[in-house]
Amino acid sequence: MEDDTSLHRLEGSNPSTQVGGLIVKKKSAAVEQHVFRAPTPRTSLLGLDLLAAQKRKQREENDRKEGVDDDSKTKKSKVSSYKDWEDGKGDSGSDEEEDKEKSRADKKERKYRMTGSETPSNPGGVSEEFRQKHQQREKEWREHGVYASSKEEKKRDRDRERRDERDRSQRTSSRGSSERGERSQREGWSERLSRGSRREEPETPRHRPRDAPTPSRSSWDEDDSGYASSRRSHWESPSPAPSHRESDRSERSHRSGRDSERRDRDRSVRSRYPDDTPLPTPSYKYNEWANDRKHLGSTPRLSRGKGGKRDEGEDGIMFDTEEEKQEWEEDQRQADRDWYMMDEGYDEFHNPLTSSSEEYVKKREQILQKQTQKRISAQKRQINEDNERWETNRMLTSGVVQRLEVDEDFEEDNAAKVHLLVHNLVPPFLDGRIVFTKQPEPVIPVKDPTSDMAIISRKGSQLVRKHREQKERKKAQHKHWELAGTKLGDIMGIKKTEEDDSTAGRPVGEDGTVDYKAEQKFANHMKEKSEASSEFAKKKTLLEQRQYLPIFAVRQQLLNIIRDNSIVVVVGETGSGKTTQLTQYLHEDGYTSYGMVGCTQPRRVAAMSVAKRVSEEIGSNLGEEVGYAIRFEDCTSEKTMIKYMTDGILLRESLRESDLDHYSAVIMDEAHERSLNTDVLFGLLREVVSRRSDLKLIVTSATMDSDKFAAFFGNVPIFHIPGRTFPVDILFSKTPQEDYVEAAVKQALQIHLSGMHGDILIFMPGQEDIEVTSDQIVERLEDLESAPPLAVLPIYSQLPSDLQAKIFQKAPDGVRKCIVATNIAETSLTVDGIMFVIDSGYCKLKVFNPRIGMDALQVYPISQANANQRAGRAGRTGPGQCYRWAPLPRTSTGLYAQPLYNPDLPLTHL
Ligand SMILES: Nc1ncnc2c1ncn2[C@@H]1O[C@H](COP(=O)(O)OP(=O)(O)OP(=O)(O)O)[C@@H](O)[C@H]1O
Repeated sequence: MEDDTSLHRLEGSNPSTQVGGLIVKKKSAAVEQHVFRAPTPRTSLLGLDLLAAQKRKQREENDRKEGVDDDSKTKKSKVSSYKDWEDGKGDSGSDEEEDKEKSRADKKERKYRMTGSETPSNPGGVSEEFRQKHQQREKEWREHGVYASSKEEKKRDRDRERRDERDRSQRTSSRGSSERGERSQREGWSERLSRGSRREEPETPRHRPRDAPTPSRSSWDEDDSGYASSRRSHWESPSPAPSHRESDRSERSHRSGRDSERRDRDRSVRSRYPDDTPLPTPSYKYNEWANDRKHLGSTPRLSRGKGGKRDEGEDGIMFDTEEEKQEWEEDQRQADRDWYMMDEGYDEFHNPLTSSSEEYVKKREQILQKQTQKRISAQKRQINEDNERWETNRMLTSGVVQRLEVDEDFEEDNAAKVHLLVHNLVPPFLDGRIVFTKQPEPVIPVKDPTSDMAIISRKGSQLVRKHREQKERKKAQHKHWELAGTKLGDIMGIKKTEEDDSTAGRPVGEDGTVDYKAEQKFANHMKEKSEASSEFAKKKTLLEQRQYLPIFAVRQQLLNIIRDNSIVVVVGETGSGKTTQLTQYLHEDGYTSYGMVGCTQPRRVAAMSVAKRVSEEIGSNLGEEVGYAIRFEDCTSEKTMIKYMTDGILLRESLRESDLDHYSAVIMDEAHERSLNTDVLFGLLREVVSRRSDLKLIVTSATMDSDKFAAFFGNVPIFHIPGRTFPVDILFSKTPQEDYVEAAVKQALQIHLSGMHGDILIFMPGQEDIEVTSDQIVERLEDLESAPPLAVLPIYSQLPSDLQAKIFQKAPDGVRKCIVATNIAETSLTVDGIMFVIDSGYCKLKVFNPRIGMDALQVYPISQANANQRAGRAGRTGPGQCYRWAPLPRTSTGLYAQPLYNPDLPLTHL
């Protein structure tokens, strides 16, 4: 601590007496002025510094001497270079005197590049002295007939040079170092090796029998000896290393400064590295022994040999014969081709790996495989397998792939698999859906639903309701008091009476079952000839009756217009003879000679009755020339020329015969009723007429509806039948009747009791109304004393045919017929003797009710057309009267709100 001068001690602190205390450092060295000091010289462990100092001293002395000798010599650069260092190092060798002389020569004739030096661009050459000697020797050989190639000569020269060098090295006393001895030994050893290998080599294809070495042989030797080294130099030597041969050769060539430098450098390097293996450069190989230039990286070109040969040959190469020259040129071309093809890739001739044996290749591959396998550890391999398994599981689970294993048995799978494509088509009514119409409310076929008649039609008849209640009460009382079958009846011994057999009296078929169709047949009940009841029918013959009709006056005109047109609309008043006379006119005009004349009727009763009437007029039996076809009954034969039928029957026949080939003319009677079948037939027949020009279509309609039909069929002509047979007086009540049944009963009794001649026809909406009306008329007549007899005849569609046929039978004398009918007797029906028509003004229409999803019959007010048709049932065989419960037509109040018939099409659920 005391010696430390950098510490500043506080005053009063004595280090000898005190231990510790505050210590203040003096000012740092950075604050003080810095003084540069010369670095202490480091001594070399190997004593190189001493050697360098000695060298430096020597050089200075030499410079001093040279400076004295030659002042004009340029001063050497103070900056020491690598060359200087080399020179210095070279000077430090044992042959100082020789180096001095060489360096002096360098100074005198300094050349950086000699023309004869070998570089990649310059093949180099030999000295001028050697070349002269060589030329002289070759000249002598040629004169003595001895051949030697330039290459062989070169080789000899080289061998000679080597021997000379060995001798020289042996002679040189200053060079007695062990390094030189080793080097000479190595050279000799390599030479012996070279000679030995030459002796053991097989002969090349170009080997010649004579002992003289051939160029090919020499080149073989050179090439073989330098092949491996060339490959090594290619891949391992980044820069061409100098070879000792070159240095040796350059030693014999002109002693330039550069060669001396190179030689010194080589010598020093060789002294360090005992390996004396020649390291060829590309240029060296190329110039000296490179026949196989494809292994070289040097630029290929024709060797022009040494400089001395350039004078003798064009290319500097001497050839014995022309064949050799060509062979040599071919080799050169092949070498050039190989060189240029070098970048094209390897083939079987230019593959460097072809020389390697298969065993070596396999071993090498095994080693590489082991190396690659070793890189993946067992843990890593297991992780890879787990990942692959997880990916497979994910792919299978997600459905991206179905399976990973490929089944190779494709043919068996294809044979066993059958693909079935099934269309699961379920109709709407089977798949649970309920499809209703888009119209929630039923169609009301009334123009004004708030009219009086519309309201009354909804209320119904009070008399009918009362009658119904009484009837049910009586039936219940009868059942209540019926003791048969009860315990009390059994005690009292009352036996149950046998119920009337409903099938009793009904026809039984061949199989023992009841033939219900027999009830519906009119033929048996209409066989009897109708008796005339009216004065018109009694006094006139049938022919006169026909001629009395209004249609008879326009007969020829009608036939003409029918002949000229395929479709004709005929309009006429009721009773004018359209239904009964048109068919006969067509028959008489010859239309029935190539087909039947058909006539459709909206009702079965009308078809049957009209057919019977026409058959009587023609004078034949029903079902022969004139027949009819209705549901459950076909009263036609092969002779039938005039056929009456319902529209449903014709529609059915049109399905069987689309062109209606059996018909020559078709009359659609009462087309204005617009039943469902009639509307469908309109479309069908229009198509049939367009296909058949010989078919005549006649449509009869009410007056007000004719224009629509004519337009529908294409503006066909409308033929009007003027006049009517007998007048009909239409009588209206002053006030609307609340109960149309009660009013009809009263009116019928009034007519009957008034004593006027003629039968009565009452139109009621339905069966119940008809029954109540009939019952009320009978009851009330029974209550009256000495009342004239009255035959009440109901008729409706469900009534048996025999009962229906009774309306056409003549009532006994003095008995008035009172027919109570629905609208089935509204059209085309002629009951002889009907003079009074009582129209209730209501009818039942079948209207689709979407609430219940089906059709239902409801009471509605009739239209004007219905009323006209009903009124037309009177006045056929004499003047008539029609009673209506409403005053004059008041469309505003709803009476006869519908000008025409209500078409069934919009009211029906199709
Ligand atoms: N069964 C019959 N008994 C007596 N005369 C009849 C009979 N059938 C028809 N007639 C007479 O033939 C005439 C024509 O009747 P038809 O049925 O052809 O007339 P229509 O023009 O068809 O009337 P609608 O349009 O009402 O059917 C009747 O007016 C009547 O005089």
